[in-house]
Amino acid sequence: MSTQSPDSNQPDPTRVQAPEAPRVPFGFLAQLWPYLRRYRGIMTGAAAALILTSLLTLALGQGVRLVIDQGILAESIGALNRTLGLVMVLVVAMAVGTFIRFYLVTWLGERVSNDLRADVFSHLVHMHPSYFEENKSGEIMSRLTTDTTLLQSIIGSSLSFALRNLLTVTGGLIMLLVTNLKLSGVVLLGVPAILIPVLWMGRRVRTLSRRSQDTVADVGTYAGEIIRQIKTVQSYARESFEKAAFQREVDEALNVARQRIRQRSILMAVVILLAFTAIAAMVWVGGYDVMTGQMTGGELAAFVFYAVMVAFGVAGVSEVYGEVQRAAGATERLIELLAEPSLITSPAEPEAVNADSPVHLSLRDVTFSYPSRLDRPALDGVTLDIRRGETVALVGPSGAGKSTLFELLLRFYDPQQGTIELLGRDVRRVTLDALREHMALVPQQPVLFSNDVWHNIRYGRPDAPDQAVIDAARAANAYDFIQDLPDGFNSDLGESGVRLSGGQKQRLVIARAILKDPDILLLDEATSALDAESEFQVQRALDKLMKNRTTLIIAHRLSTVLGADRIVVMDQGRVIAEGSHQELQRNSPLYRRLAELQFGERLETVDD
Ligand SMILES: Nc1ncnc2c1ncn2[C@@H]1O[C@H](COP(=O)(O)OP(=O)(O)OP(=O)(O)O)[C@@H](O)[C@H]1O
Repeated sequence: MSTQSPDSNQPDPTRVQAPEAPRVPFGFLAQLWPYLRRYRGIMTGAAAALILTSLLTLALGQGVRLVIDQGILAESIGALNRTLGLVMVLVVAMAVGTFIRFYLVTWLGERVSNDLRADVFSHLVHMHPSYFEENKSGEIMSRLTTDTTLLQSIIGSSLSFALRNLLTVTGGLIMLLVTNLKLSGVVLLGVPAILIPVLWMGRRVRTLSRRSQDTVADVGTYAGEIIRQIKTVQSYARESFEKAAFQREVDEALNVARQRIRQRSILMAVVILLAFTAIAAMVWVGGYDVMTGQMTGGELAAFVFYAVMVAFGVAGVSEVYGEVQRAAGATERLIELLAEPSLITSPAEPEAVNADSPVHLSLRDVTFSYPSRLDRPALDGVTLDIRRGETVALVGPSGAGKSTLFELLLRFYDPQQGTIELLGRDVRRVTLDALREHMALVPQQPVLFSNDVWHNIRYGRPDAPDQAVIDAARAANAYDFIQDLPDGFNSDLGESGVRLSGGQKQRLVIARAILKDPDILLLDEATSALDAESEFQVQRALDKLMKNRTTLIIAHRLSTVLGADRIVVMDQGRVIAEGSHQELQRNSPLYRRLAELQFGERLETVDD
């Protein structure tokens, strides 16, 4: 057996993610203190009930002594009634105390974990989007659900269980010393013999617990992705492959879990073995003393009562010790996540935009690389002015940086160099809400939430009256198909709008933008093949949406570039040409090639 103390300062290689890990088992409570502090009243009540019930448990030992010495051994029925009556009073008081303690502590656990969950979520919704590229969503979800649930169970039960046991162990030890000094020696030899291996093994359980939680999160991430992409999996007939791959993930999780369970089982067996061996030794010494008249039967009974209490108390602490360690891990991870700052925030002293500025949007020498690909700029020295009311079409080969431009205008990322201005003001100097208030993005892939039509159209303007939503739906040519849905505007669209066709989804998203009524429209034209009728409907909806707005449109159709005031040609993150269709046809070889490839034969018929 190693004698290494669990509190030693040796580095633990499994804890690289949490450099400031608490070294004491209950240290995580300090990190949780801001959350616990709010419920000081409840904690005081719970602590009072906890102390009361522990004291009553200790008093029960004296009750047992009286019942045996004054009642049973004295063969007095009257004394037996009296002493047992006293024991019953103690038991009733204990029941009441237990009710109060359990109620308050469980409620505290629920409140604290809910507060944490809400805080983590509010922190996450403000995080810069690249945070979610660097961190797997399954892992983040696991923090939000598994870790907070773990804390709920720890604060709501295990912690109070551990505290109660610590109190009864301490009180029990004092009572042992008071009752019989010599016998206490036997017990005091036993306690460290139990504690040292328990603490040592608890440390190994903790390490395995952390790994176990990580592997479970991996399993969740894997399953989540496959379920989201189920149609692709099935269309390529990859079910068997995915099943086997998932099985490997599950096996790995199981393997780590098995090691953890084995360690914990050994831990519990060792505790029981050591504890009862110590009790047997004590009963032997005590029995000898009773026989030789050095102590009464009642004293021995009380002594055994306290010793068993101490033994079970120690066992109880060891049982939840691993769990408390897991809670420490969960707390670290949550606190870590909450401490992660968002890289995109509103300025402390925001400035107002210049509403009269003729230039609506302007990019000055903007260079930007995605955090995961710093070596290769997605935008490279882009300078572009977009005047109020202008429609600008962006064209360029795939990967040219067109969508990236949109992401920067919406300030999902900040450029490494150069500035982006909205109405003459650097976007970093206006609040995020004010900036995004001006814009609506209609992405190539329409995004819908699993809720009803009302909710989805209202998303950009939650306070819009019903009539405004209906008008927006009409303007987006969506009204008729919405009316045909089973519950009209109240119809639930299913997750991500699975119950709608591509063209229908697009028109709902256009209705959302119409209702928001932004002065700048960022439009990523759909390339997905819509049938002629759908395309016509979507196009008509878009025409209405673009009217009287500044529009930046990633163009995939000839009609769009022809209808634009200006066409901007991009390639490899640079703006390489600007002008009208005719000018670019003459001056830009890339545009000519793109026009031929992308817009096909239709070009010749329309061009002349
Ligand atoms: N989240 C991301 N992380 C890292 N690199 C990215 C990310 N998004 C895009 N890129 C890279 O940035 C470059 C520009 O991509 P972008 O999506 O802006 O091109 P695009 O012109 O919109 O292309 P497409 O017409 O195919 O949508 C590409 O090389 C792409 O691989």
